[in-house]
Amino acid sequence: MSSMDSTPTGTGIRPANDTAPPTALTIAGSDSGGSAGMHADLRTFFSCGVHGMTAVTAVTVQNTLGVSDMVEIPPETVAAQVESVASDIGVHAAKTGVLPSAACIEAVLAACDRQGIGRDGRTPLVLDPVAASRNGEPLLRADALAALRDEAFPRATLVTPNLDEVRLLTGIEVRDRDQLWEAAKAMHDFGPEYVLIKSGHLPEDPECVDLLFDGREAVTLPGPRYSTVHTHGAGDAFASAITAALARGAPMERAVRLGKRFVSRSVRHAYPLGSGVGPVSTFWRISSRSIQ
Ligand SMILES: Nc1ncnc2c1ncn2[C@@H]1O[C@H](COP(=O)(O)OP(=O)(O)O)[C@@H](O)[C@H]1O
Ligand SMILES: Cc1ncc(COP(=O)(O)OP(=O)(O)O)c(N)n1
Repeated sequence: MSSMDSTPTGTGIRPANDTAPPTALTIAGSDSGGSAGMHADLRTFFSCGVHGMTAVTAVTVQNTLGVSDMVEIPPETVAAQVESVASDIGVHAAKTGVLPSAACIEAVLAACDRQGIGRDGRTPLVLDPVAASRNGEPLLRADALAALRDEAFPRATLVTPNLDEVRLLTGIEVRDRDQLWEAAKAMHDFGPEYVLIKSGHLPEDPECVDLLFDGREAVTLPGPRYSTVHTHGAGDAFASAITAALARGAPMERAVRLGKRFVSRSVRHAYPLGSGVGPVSTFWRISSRSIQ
């Protein structure tokens, strides 16, 4: 798929010296339980050798049983975080997680535009359209979904919906692998450069085969399906591993393949925590090594 090699590499401001790693920014919510959101993103960036930075959008009260409350950060503070790190440190690739309101989305997009992050800038923007927790607790206001679709999607280099988000945004109910293509085409019509449809929510399928689509060609991303309930943070780990690979200069197809390998291993090494759903292990690369 030659057209998939056209992904811009983020430039931002170059690191101050040759020893500085590439940088990646997550614009996302916090998870007090440490499994999902910006916590998963930062661990993934670290595991992938990238300096991680944050623009916090919301604070969730969350544990392995679910989300019981959420406080939104004022949109202007979210935008100020983006501008602060981008103008000083530089961003080689960025990703979004929870963007709780239309006002937040508008402020983030304006800040990204000013900093050259997103579709027409040179820095790739990965948009994970997080709409709800796994238990269905909403992570955005009613007005945010339309703003995501109409304003944010056209500015994204890549969008990474799961099948619940596909249904919310397109009305398409994906029941098996053969329908991923139809979903990808419908999502691509909203304007992003690339679409990645995640297939974790097809429990009857013996494999987890995701689909990358650039508007013309599709690439399937095969992977094993592990028998575990502990998949909290899988979507965040996948999107942030892709973002880290983009920050390191990988073209899109390669970045998504690296991300898929990373998330598959993370699910394989997932661990139980609390009395609910445990996290995927975003630090599987280092967890077997001694710190002594
Ligand atoms: N049980 C599993 N075994 C292996 N990979 C999985 C499993 N569940 C999800 N994945 C993978 O994790 C990534 C996130 O998928 P998904 O669960 O659909 O998204 P989200 O976490 O956003 O709901 C995808 O690459 C998916 O294929
Ligand atoms: C703060 C915060 N951000 C994102 C999520 C959703 O996590 P994700 O990995 O996309 O999906 P699930 O693990 O919830 O299926 C969250 N819960 N909290």
